[in-house]
Amino acid sequence: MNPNSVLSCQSVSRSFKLGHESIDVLKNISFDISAGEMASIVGTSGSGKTTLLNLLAGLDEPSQGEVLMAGENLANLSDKAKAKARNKHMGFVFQFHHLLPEFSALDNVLMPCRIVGKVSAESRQYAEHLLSSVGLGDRMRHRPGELSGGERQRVAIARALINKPAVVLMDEPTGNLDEVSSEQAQKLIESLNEQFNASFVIVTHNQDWANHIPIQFKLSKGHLEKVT
Ligand SMILES: Nc1ncnc2c1ncn2[C@@H]1O[C@H](COP(=O)(O)OP(=O)(O)OP(=O)(O)O)[C@@H](O)[C@H]1O
Repeated sequence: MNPNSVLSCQSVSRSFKLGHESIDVLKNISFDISAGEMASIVGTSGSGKTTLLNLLAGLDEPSQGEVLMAGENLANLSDKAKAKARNKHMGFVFQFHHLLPEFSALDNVLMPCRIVGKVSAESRQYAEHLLSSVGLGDRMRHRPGELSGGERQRVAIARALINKPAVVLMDEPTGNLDEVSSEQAQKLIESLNEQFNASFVIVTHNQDWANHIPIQFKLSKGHLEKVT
């Protein structure tokens, strides 16, 4: 394994049993993501992208092989330890941002801190810094319903970075946005990758964007191919 690896899949397979039948969705997948790297995963609908992200997040377990988060084999951790490791090392952004409607943008960004304990003045300051970095310095007190779709997605991106994760996993982060907001979000994600030195693994249907991302993987027929 690469010593700089923050996220690693080693010979990972995932099958689902349906009655007597077994569906082999992921077959013998291996890759490493190092600190600060940015990777995209493309693949047709049903190729197993979400299944792979769930394994990387420790939300599901491989049928064979290992997933290592910051060098730790997730299979060796209890559910509680896994949740703790996830909160410490990972951030998540989904197509539908899952912001809490009754809380301000600032409080939504602070939610991962609140889950593990008290919110310090330092965390609050960092959340304000993140919101400014995503261009929402003047929208911190707005609730999700008072923000545009693109702005809500930027709050979700700031929230994913609050615990200074080693890796941010994104599932179709721009899938729900119009072309202009989508391009803005892509540029923003690329600049945050440089600014915060977090690694990003991005599942996207947007081939043009995937072509811009330094590492590109393609999932097809259960296999992961490194395109660039
Ligand atoms: N819990 C499960 N039980 C049985 N089959 C499953 C399960 N989860 C996923 N699958 C199957 O695995 C395949 C891959 O699903 P997955 O959601 O990972 O695809 P995807 O590439 O994310 O698709 P999309 O782009 O449409 O979201 C599908 O054929 C799906 O039916």
